[in-house]
Amino acid sequence: MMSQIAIVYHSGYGHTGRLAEAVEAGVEQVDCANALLLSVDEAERRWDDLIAAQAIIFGAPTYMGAASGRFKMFQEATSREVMRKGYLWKDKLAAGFTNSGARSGDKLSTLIQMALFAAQHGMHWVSLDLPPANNSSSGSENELNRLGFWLGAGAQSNTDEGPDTAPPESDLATARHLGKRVAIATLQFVRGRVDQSMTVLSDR
Ligand SMILES: Cc1cc2nc3c(=O)[nH]c(=O)nc-3n(C[C@H](O)[C@H](O)[C@H](O)COP(=O)(O)O)c2cc1C
Repeated sequence: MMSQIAIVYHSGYGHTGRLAEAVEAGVEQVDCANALLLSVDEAERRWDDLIAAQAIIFGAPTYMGAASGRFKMFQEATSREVMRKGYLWKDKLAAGFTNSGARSGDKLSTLIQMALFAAQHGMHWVSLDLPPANNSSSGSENELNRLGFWLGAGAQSNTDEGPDTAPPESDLATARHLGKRVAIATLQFVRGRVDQSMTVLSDR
């Protein structure tokens, strides 16, 4: 049984796009998982493909302490295209990643915004299961989850570097890890749903 995992992202200058490709590569590491990588422009022309996917991973740069305006436009379009048409993303899995110029850069705000968005759609949010790294005297910038996020994958791109060299490999590896984790969790959900014998015995 195959599962389809969409990755919907915005990237103004290409840095978050590198992360989106890394998430895609992580998904593709898992047998029976297909990745569908869509910029927000493409995603807004492919609502049916998003409705058919079992999971959607959201990605946006942090601009002014929140998801970029273009990504927010995509989020708002889902009110008309997904919610009002019948809560069509309910029970899909969801996760998120973001990237900014500063090491903090108020990225948590963007991940919280994405998790709330997923909750509004009745989706199941998948966290990042990596311990926070780079937080001891023996730590380094080369470690997975070097920026210490739990809610999703956070990356940092030096503002004087192009997407060919930023974000660094540790952040790309963290993004690959997230993609792989979501793919595994999605397969567990999809296969679990095959067993329809679960019965709610009581509402109390
Ligand atoms: C309008 C604007 C607002 C930004 N706001 C923030 C911010 O709040 N925090 C931060 O750390 N970096 C901020 N940055 C830097 C970007 O997050 C950073 O350059 C990022 O790598 C851009 O990703 P992209 O190439 O995918 O667009 C901002 C950049 C722009 C253009």
